[in-house]
Amino acid sequence: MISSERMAMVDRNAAALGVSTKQLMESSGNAVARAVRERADPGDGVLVVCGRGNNGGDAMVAARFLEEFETETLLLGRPGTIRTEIARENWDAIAESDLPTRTVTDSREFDLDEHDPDLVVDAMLGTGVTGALREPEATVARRVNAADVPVVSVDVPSGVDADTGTAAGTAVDADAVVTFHDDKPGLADLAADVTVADIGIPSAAETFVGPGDLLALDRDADSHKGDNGEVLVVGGGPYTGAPALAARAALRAGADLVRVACPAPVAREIQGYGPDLIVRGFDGDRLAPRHVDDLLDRAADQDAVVFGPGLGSDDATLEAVAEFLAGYDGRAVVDADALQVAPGVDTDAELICTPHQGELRKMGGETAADWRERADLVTEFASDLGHTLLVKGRYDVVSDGEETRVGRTGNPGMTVGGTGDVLAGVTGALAVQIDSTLQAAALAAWANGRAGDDAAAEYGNGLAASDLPDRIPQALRDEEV
Ligand SMILES: NC(=O)C1=CN([C@@H]2O[C@H](COP(=O)(O)OP(=O)(O)OC[C@H]3O[C@@H](n4cnc5c(N)ncnc54)[C@H](O)[C@@H]3O)[C@@H](O)[C@H]2O)[C@@H](O)CC1
Ligand SMILES: [K+]
Repeated sequence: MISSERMAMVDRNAAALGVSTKQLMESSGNAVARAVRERADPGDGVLVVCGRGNNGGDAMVAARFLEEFETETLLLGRPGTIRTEIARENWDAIAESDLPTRTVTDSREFDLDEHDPDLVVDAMLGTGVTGALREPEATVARRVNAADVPVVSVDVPSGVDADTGTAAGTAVDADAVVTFHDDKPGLADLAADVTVADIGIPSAAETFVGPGDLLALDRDADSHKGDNGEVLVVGGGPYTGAPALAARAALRAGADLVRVACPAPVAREIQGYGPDLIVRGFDGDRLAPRHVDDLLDRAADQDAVVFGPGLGSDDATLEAVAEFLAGYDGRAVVDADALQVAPGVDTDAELICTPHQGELRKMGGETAADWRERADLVTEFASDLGHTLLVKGRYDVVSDGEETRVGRTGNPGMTVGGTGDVLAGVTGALAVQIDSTLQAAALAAWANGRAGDDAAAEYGNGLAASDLPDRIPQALRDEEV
């Protein structure tokens, strides 16, 4: 089962792997033609009704494979208004090939009796539908539904929301649906015969995080209306660079405000790393249980907390971390020494734990040299924990226990100290902008590695963690870094 948002990400990731959307469209159209052949005899009349998006494009490809039928391809709208380049190229190909085509800009021009087809291919709208079908699509859908003719819908019956199965108005009443790559939640309750066609998307497009995963940020940026949230970094004491790196990285990954809570004696030093940070100290030189109530109050106003950078592993500190997590019910990234207490804590919080392999073992998890085996072990352990795990390595493995993704950006120069603190900060910032903790952690791992690759291009193995934060904005864009 795949949502239309995830499908769009996978499509983009496939293109980045070298399998273009136009190639996928060719496979889709071929699959549609196969479904038609199963339901019609050579010489039968086939009417292919295309919209102006890529759903229509799929059916324009199908038309090329259906020359043994009396196939006529109908475009709803003028060719000049076709919305995507690949759909336009496929329209031009059938028009140039002298295959029968017709354009309909007004529903009054659509007379099904005149065509009298034995089968209709419905490719007016696919996953791009928003709201109720407009004209001429709505009238065409009603006339097709009223006629006694079998309908094969491309991807999803036009007008139906592929994620919910609901229609905001009229929708095509399909006999069969040929959907692509994976089943869609909205097709489950349809009366139609649903076929899932393999269109050659490599599994790597789903497993490996890629530029398509950036679409998770687009959508959420809209839904939160520019409010990209506030992050609290709890860290510092024995170390001061770590919380500063995490905080700066969180800012660069798009958090609106980043606060740092640290022991008072190091507060000035941490503030010295950056004027953009809001640093507030608590008494003493280590985090301890007496600070927990105050921290919980502060954390309640935040969208996410990043716990761990530079805190150290004092017994009192670890006890404080455990008490904090037990009382917290928001989102938290848990890193560094704080990780070892996470498995034992009963918490309502949604945790993203970011261990390297040594820290994973300390948490009670297992690891393996082969990344595929490691992915299985991490998935199982995440499921046991009930939290999201981001296990760092040459291949970063991210799992929420159900879904698992792998990030393969990054380079050996990143074994330098502090890159993990940067990753924790980026993860915190993305965890407030993206609903799914799995998606947030996966994108964070990918972007952090990409920033590292960009830094390595300049500094080679001499890269430093402080080279990374300012490279995060570029790493979060769908362009070469
Ligand atoms: N994502 C993928 O991996 C692939 C997608 N493919 C096809 O691409 C389709 C999605 O293509 P598009 O994103 O171009 O979208 P559609 O072709 O579904 O819709 C295109 C346009 O229709 C218009 N529209 C939206 N709601 C409308 C309404 N209520 N009434 C009238 N017009 C409306 C919009 O302007 C929208 O851009 C999929 O359903 C599938 O058929 C395939 O080509 C293969 C690969
Ligand atoms: K359709």
